[in-house]
Amino acid sequence: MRVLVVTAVDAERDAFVRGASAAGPAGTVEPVEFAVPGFVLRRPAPVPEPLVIDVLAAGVGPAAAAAGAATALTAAALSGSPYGLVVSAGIGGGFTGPGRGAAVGSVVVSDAIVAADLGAETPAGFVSVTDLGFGTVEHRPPAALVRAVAEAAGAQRGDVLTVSTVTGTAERAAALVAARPAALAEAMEGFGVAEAAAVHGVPALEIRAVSNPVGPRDRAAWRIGDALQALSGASAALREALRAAPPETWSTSETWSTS
Ligand SMILES: O=C(O)c1cccc(C(=O)CC[C@H]2O[C@@H](n3cnc4c(=O)[nH]cnc43)[C@H](O)[C@@H]2O)c1
Repeated sequence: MRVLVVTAVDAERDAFVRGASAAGPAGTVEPVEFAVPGFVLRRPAPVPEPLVIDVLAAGVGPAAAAAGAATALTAAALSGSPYGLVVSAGIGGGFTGPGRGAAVGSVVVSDAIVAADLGAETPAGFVSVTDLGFGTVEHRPPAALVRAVAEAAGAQRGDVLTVSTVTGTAERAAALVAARPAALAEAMEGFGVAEAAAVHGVPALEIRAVSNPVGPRDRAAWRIGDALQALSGASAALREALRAAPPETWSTSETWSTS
């Protein structure tokens, strides 16, 4: 199986490649690099067939993520070796509060990848593009895959929100949770990656290692090093999970969908 992993920045890509390399038979052998138009991908080497994982740092935000993912997906499809899974991976903010707690340094795997701010403000409040009648705001990964990755990574499962603006107040955090009560993490790329995957008919998953709490802006509270270490662990866990739960075990009644 061939897996495309899309991160925002190089540090996330490198953390993911480190984890994938450590979990493979080759230990810490240098990754192979190869180019697609506009981007360079890294593949932990040597390739332990039949599982191939390519990692791409596409930039920050949903548009950059969609552009990178779509380019890599198209290049692979045209070469006759299409990807069977796309993963949006990186650091993110964790929602905490009564009944929920995505602590800094922990990992969240997406039950749903949600565009949290794609819609319109109206006098009656926010209306999503789905409710406006054009487009989708949610992609759901295969449930069996989500369970397998979360179990292997020791991660929580929940909705991962994609936002174009990092949440910076308690009021905005509360509004997001009110709209999506299953929200556990937010980041800026997942929905873009999932949209590109959907165009290619490929399932998408999001994995976020929590670097900061979602809420009032406090840069001193960021723990990027801890989150990148957790991301490496999640990368190794993805490998394990895909060996334990290959695509043929992703039940047809639970396959990925959009709504
Ligand atoms: O300046 C700030 O206060 C601030 C707070 C959190 C994150 C940022 C970023 O610019 C990070 C963008 C980058 O990292 C991911 N990320 C990490 N934490 C969050 C978050 O709480 N909300 C949204 N995105 C986050 C994101 O996916 C980007 O790739 C700045």
